[in-house]
Amino acid sequence: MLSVSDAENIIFNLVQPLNTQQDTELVDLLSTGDTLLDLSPWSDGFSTRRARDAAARSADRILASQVTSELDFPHWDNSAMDGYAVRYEDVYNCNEDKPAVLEIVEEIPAGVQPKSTIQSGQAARIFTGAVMPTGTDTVVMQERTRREGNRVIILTAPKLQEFVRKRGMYYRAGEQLLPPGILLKASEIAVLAAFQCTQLKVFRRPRVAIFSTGDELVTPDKPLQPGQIVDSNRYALATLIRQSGAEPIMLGIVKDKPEALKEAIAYAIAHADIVISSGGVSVGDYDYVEQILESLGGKIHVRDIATKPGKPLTVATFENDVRPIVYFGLPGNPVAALVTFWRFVQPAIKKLSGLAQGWEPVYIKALARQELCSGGKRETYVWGQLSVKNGVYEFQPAGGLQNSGNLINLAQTNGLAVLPVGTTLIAAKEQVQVLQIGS
Ligand SMILES: Nc1nc2c(c(=O)[nH]1)N[C@H]1C(S)=C(S)[C@@H](COP(=O)(O)OP(=O)(O)OC[C@H]3O[C@@H](n4cnc5c(N)ncnc54)[C@H](O)[C@@H]3O)O[C@H]1N2
Ligand code: MOO
Ligand SMILES: [Mg+2]
Repeated sequence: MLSVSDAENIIFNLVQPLNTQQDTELVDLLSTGDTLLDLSPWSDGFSTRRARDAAARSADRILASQVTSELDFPHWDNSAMDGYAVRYEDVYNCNEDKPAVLEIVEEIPAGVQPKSTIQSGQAARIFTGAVMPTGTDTVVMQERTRREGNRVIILTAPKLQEFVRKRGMYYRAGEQLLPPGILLKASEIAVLAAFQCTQLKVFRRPRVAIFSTGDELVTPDKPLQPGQIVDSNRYALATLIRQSGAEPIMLGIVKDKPEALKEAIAYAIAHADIVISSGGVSVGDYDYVEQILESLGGKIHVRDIATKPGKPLTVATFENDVRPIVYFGLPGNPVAALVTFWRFVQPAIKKLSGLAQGWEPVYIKALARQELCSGGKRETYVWGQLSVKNGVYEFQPAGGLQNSGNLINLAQTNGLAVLPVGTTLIAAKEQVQVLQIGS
């Protein structure tokens, strides 16, 4: 049986990320492919609809190449305050006893190109975001002035260039704006929109084929005959595949028959980057997965891992022109299937998807609310809820039996407390490492 760290090294090294040349597609930040209701009476309708689509289309995709822009940011010198644009030389030594008095020759709201050049003794009324007029270099905020008709009295000397956002001070055209390998979330989309980067090269979503094995399995809509149970694994796993950023290819339920399995596995490896099955990986007479993988030329890298649940996880690869297809034979027990997914498959999918960083499992130190037990021989995962109380993470194990066949108490699980090999007990209020599985 492999240790968890050996298994993890093997598995994560088997996964090769998507290729920045072949495995990409262009997405349009302004695509209008999605139908979204635009009910805002104040807009022309069109622009609002397009802006909403931007989030729908490019959100949660991973950049495949760096983004640069031809725009400086700010695009021009502009004011950071509502106040007065002045020439520093006119005001640098003024104070309340000896104020500077300037004539206001222009008012400049945001979005307007200034008309005048400000001369000595003059100022322009200016508002936040408005373009600085020629001749000025400094903004005095309104609160430090007094207004008298078309004159402004400057009561406090500003610093040179105070409250001026200089053209290009945040970004210079041509520099890298966003690096490849990052996930596009709201903050990145704000940047792309601001810089008018409307065509984005992103990685295609990884394709993950998924099927369940078992003569006893039926879909949730079928009446149960004696001995049958519902195939719940496939739906949970498809949800997790989507949440990991990949596209599930649903291949249904496959009988515990060598020919049926052979056909399913051969089809799956021809159509996917990663293949996931559940069931049929233990030592029973009807557990055919390993044998079929080998008969199809698969190389088996992992047969058993010292974890509980999840011991019989099987990992194999099939050679391919571009990169090996990685096969995960998850154990059939419902909790074992999910735990092995969270622990090993999710990071593998994320790594394959082109994420440069952050694909590895995330652990959080938490206080156990109740004692946690393990046999001590295998790394044990206790499922339950991670929450924050008074700024401190706490872990509450799911109530009822912690048994890999019992999926009843899985609801609301967002963490797996880890009891390493050799640890049989973590007492209440002691610290425990928790694998975060929320995203
Ligand atoms: N003699 C031994 N028997 C078992 C061992 C062992 O070491 N020696 N390991 C046990 C462990 S641990 C696990 S986990 C299971 C793994 O079994 P398989 O991967 O072969 O899965 P099956 O035998 O097909 O099914 C096990 C269990 O899970 C239910 N199941 C299967 N698929 C689904 C599904 N899609 N949705 C819901 N439930 C499913 C199935 O009905 C069985 O009850 O082996 C132990 N045995
Ligand atoms: O470890 Mo099995 O994986 O008990 O359910
Ligand atoms: Mg079995």
